[in-house]
Amino acid sequence: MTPTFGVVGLGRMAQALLFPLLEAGLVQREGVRAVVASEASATCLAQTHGLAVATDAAAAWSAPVVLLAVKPQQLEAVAPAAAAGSGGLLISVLAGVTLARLQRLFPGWQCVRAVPNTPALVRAGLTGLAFGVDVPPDQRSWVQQLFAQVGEVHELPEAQLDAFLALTSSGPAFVAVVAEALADGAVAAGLPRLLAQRLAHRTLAGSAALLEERDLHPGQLKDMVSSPAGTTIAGLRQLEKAGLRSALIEAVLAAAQRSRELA
Ligand SMILES: NC(=O)C1=CN([C@@H]2O[C@H](COP(=O)(O)OP(=O)(O)OC[C@H]3O[C@@H](n4cnc5c(N)ncnc54)[C@H](OP(=O)(O)O)[C@@H]3O)[C@@H](O)[C@H]2O)C=CC1
Ligand SMILES: O=C(O)[C@@H]1CCC=N1
Repeated sequence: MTPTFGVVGLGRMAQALLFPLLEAGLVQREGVRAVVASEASATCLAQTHGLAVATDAAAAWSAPVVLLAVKPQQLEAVAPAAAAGSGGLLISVLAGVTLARLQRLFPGWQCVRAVPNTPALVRAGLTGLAFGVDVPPDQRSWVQQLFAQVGEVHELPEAQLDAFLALTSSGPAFVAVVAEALADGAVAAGLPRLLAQRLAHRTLAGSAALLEERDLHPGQLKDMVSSPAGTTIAGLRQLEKAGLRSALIEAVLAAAQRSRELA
């Protein structure tokens, strides 16, 4: 019989994780027991992806492994239904929600706090993991393998997960704003929009690949590109004047603080 895999909340994050896992065969399509809030979402997801998606929570909690991916504000509403199951492994991706709170709300479940990001959808994800003390070693390595399918996995002390989330999970939005603004600049300078967007994305991806593959400090790459009295230093001067570094630092700090508040 196909092992079942429960999913409580099949929104953007759960889909970004589940679809690559289905493609890789780590989770069997016919074993998925997903639960969402609205009939409209359930019907749409079931028809589009050929999955069992219900609005009756009991469907998911009978599985031995459950991925919990509702909004933190929806946690209290979904928790009581877990009592219908007989316990197992609970993998929560809820921002800020601590292992201690999960263990209180889900007695009988061994809890894992995972901090994934949406690039998982294209297997370029990052996941931070912290395990409840009662999760046995074989389950820990299974969870690590699961998330390794969609990118890089880092096991961290739980206290570091809010900072991890601020950089890696909220970070795609920060980077998207940078990409959009760079493209806007190129349009202002005369390039067509679609070309500007493509070039902005490739510039970000190429720069990241160069930093990683050559193990460069970001300052080295900045200096490599900046000729004396050249174009780059003229642009960098504007970035410093506008406080880009400070804005990014404060964005990451604000996201980490918000994650702690959501606990
Ligand atoms: N998006 C991201 O980049 C990241 C998100 N996270 C975390 O992932 C979690 C989900 O976020 P995200 O995917 O963006 O949110 P979405 O709003 O896209 O998805 C939420 C899902 O929960 C379902 N839901 C709501 N209430 C209930 C309920 N009572 N019972 C069952 N299902 C319910 C919704 O169903 P319906 O569609 O019917 O409303 C929907 O499928 C959050 O806790 C967030 O902190 C973590 C890292 C990154
Ligand atoms: O914005 C949020 O709350 C979620 C968690 C991290 C990314 N998105």
